[in-house]
Amino acid sequence: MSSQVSISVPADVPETARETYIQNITAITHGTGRLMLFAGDQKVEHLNDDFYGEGIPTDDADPEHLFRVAKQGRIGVFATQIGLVARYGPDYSEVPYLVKLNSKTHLVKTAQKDPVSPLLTTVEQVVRFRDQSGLKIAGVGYTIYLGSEFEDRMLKEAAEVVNEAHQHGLITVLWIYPRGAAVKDEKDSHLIAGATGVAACLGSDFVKVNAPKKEGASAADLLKEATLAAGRTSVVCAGGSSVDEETFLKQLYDQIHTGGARGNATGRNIHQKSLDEAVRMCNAISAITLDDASVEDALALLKGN
Ligand SMILES: O=P(O)(O)OC[C@H]1O[C@](O)(COP(=O)(O)O)[C@@H](O)[C@@H]1O
Repeated sequence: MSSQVSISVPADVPETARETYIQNITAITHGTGRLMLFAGDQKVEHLNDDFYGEGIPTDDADPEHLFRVAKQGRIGVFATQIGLVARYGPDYSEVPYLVKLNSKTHLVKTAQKDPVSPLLTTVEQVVRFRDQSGLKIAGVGYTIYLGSEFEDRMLKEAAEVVNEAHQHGLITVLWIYPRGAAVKDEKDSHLIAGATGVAACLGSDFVKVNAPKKEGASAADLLKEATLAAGRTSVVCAGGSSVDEETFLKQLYDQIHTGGARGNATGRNIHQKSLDEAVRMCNAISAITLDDASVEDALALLKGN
């Protein structure tokens, strides 16, 4: 088991919400400070491309697959839009949820228009939903496209989201992707470090970025600048498109142990599998993230040992 960490509550969490904040962060990190975020917001972000087609098991075509995986697999928190949580959550009430507050589709390409993703759901609506439904809503998420000509709008909304969420003891994850005509290389390590620094300035608990990439360089080494820049904001990396399991687990191990990531945020590499395989993949990812397991031990879990 990775060691239990002491929790430092940020000063924008009022006294009345401290206990809730502590309970939420403890629940979604299993007390380790590391996050295993199961990302299921792609039904808006990528429409049906990630859920139906060649090489994708039919299990994934039904939105309930995401909930079955989140319930049966070992995760920290399941991130998706509020409508799906409202529809399926009552049958999956043991799952901890993080409500993704903004989302956009991929139909309008960056070459046509810089990306913008305004709020679809407010923190106030999430708090009301949490209190009415009794579901385990532990946090909220918001995406910023840094460098977009619309970044001012997203930065402002994100800042308000973090402050408002903390007022209610909710944990925040900012997805920050440099993107738009002004951005030459979305995966440039210095730019990704800029993005994690922005998340720190906005006061977020976690920031989710794409792992930096450079020809001939170690991806985990490149990540160090971003985790340093984030300081007390914990960095997790997006999983990306599906790759073979061993490659994925090695990459995650290195992100944590070399790059300084405090967890992962994985979507397609989990849900683009049959239920049984997706559950075992969750358990393997969680073993590395939460238990400090080796890649070999995680692979054993994946094989069902
Ligand atoms: O592990 P995955 O499938 O990359 O999911 C991680 C995240 O990437 C996204 O799909 C968006 O990615 P892009 O905007 O780069 O296409 C998010 O919506 C999702 O939370």
